[in-house]
Amino acid sequence: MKYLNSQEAIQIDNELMSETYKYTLSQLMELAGLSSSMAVEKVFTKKEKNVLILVGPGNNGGDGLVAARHLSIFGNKVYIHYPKPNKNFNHLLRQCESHKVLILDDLSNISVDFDVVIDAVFGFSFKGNKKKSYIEKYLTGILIIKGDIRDPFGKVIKFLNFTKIPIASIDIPSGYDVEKGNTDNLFVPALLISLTCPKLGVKNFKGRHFLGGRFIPNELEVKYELNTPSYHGSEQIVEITN
Ligand SMILES: NC(=O)C1=CN([C@@H]2O[C@H](COP(=O)(O)OP(=O)(O)OC[C@H]3O[C@@H](n4cnc5c(N)ncnc54)[C@H](OP(=O)(O)O)[C@@H]3O)[C@@H](O)[C@H]2O)[C@H](O)CC1
Ligand SMILES: [K+]
Repeated sequence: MKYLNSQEAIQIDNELMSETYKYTLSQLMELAGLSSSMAVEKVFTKKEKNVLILVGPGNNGGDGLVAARHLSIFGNKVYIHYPKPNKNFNHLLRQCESHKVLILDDLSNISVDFDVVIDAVFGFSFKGNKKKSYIEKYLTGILIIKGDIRDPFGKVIKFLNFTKIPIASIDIPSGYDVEKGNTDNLFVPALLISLTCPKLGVKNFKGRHFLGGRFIPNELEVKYELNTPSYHGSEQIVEITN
């Protein structure tokens, strides 16, 4: 199976939404979010889980809002922490609200006993500023969260780093270098849902790893030599066991 570099991930995304394949972003996001919610259900089998979803500012966040709706429909108690709402996803937020998803404004005093935290903060467009964090780390000697993570997400990534709650990351653990991986010794999720095809940054990932986003036309699979595992029957996810 191929592991994509960030350029390939962006290119495939663009081709899927081009005149050739004519997908809309909403369709891709819906299938990405559904796959993520199904993988969470498969791995965290407790009924009526308390689920916290950390939602970022881009399409990875959009996946998280879609997953929030599905997980709530599946019977879980779902909360989202959404510190920088994206106006393009107002419809997704409205759907969350109409499906009883609750908003958690502040991560610092959580009174709910969460069974899983879903990391939908950053995906393949994360850009860390390695130099800055290296210098800060050298001068202060304390762990500086990877890269120059612009607020309000610094404390969100810090929460992920220090929480004891099992984490499920959508597409790439947030804060990881998309190609070089966990260069700053960040959290390791219990579950990763790679969309379309895994990224180079998760080549050595050791937790439960599922592939989702069952929307790649065979031509594209051949063109990029993805060589992904086959989905079974009507399944929307397939476990990656390397
Ligand atoms: N075909 C597919 O696989 C699909 C994947 N999807 C999901 O889309 C994401 C990629 O989404 P994108 O919107 O390109 O970007 P991200 O969600 O990864 O990043 C969002 C924004 O985060 C900001 N950012 C980047 N680096 C930093 C940083 N160091 N500190 C703070 N913020 C940062 C940046 O926004 P700015 O406006 O601040 O520049 C990014 O735009 C992919 O991973 C999948 O999850 C789709 O669902 C569809 C199909
Ligand atoms: K993520």
